[in-house]
Amino acid sequence: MDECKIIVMGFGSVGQGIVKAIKMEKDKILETLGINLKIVAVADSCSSAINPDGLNVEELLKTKSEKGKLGQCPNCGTTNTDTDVLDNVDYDVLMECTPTNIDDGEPARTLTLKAFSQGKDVVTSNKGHLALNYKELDDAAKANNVMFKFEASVGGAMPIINYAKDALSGNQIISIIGILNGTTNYILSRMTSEGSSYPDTLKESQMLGIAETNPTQDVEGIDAACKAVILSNSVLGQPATYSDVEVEGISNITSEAVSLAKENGYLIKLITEVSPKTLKVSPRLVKQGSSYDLNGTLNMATLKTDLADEVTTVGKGAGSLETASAMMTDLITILRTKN
Ligand SMILES: NC(=O)c1ccc[n+]([C@@H]2O[C@H](COP(=O)([O-])OP(=O)(O)OC[C@H]3O[C@@H](n4cnc5c(N)ncnc54)[C@H](O)[C@@H]3O)[C@@H](O)[C@H]2O)c1
Ligand SMILES: N[C@@H](CCO)C(=O)O
Repeated sequence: MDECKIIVMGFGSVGQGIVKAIKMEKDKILETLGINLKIVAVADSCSSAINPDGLNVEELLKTKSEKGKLGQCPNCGTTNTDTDVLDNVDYDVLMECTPTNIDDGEPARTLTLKAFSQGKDVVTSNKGHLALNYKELDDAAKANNVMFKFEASVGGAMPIINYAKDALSGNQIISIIGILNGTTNYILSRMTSEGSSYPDTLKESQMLGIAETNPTQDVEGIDAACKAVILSNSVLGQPATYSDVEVEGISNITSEAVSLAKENGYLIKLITEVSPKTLKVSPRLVKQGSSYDLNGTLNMATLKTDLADEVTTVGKGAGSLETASAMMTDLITILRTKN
């Protein structure tokens, strides 16, 4: 393989981070793996930019910011979107970052299954299709002999899925507990440190590109519940689906409750617990100064193992380039495997 042709599906916070990251890391990948990364198509919800010779990243970002639609890109804009792009463009890897949909997993489910049926590898940051259809997707990837990588779907830049499966592969992972939503951690830590109001901090997290397309998914614990399902299936090897998770979010947490906890040496955090017996997301009191005492978009997870005892991982759980970091790692794993 001397070239890898990439389609980016979804051009919001994460999709824009991906094209920037590819531009930033392209030379290093060419130098170390001898593979030239080429973005041949990028699609948003209503249009796309396509060029088999490779798209210009600056032009994509400028057009999206000034005109709102990739279809307005001079010379390469098209009205093709979604599966039409997959049918009409020659590519090797789909990088899928459309909005998480917890009702039916679409459009990610259809896009992913289509890419598999075309014999293509897929990297995703999406959680909806994984939380609803994990087995179907895993089986389809195996049946088509393609790679399906989703490190970015849990914890953004924080290594967790690959970490558990590679760095801790000599261990059995027994349970995982931690903070797995950056938006709620950002909101709760700003409420604690600055007394900011809940609605103001939620608006800020949307501006920062860390909240979900529908931020209810963050504050009601839905996003963290999807992550619990993904970890249960992929790391614990315990089949689970979204309806198995007990979920409570932070929308009822008042500034008064946050202040009272603080006065008594505690913090309120949205905690996710994953074990063969428990799949649970809920706000809990944690001690100030403990490993849960992390601010901003930071996520953390403690993995309980049979040999290594407890191992804790920490990192930025959300953000445009931060999430792209995890997707780039998955892309490089695919390139190394196929090379
Ligand atoms: N923002 C983060 O920090 C972050 C981190 C990890 C994972 N994620 C996940 O990554 C995905 C993208 O998140 P985001 O923050 O970029 O969302 P976003 O709302 O900023 O962007 C989503 C993009 O997808 C486009 N889209 C919608 N339907 C489409 C379709 N059928 N075909 C092509 N494009 C379509 C939208 O137009 C938009 O450009 C979500 O699934 C989210 O859960 C986000
Ligand atoms: N909205 C998610 C993005 C990362 O999955 C969060 O805040 O954690």
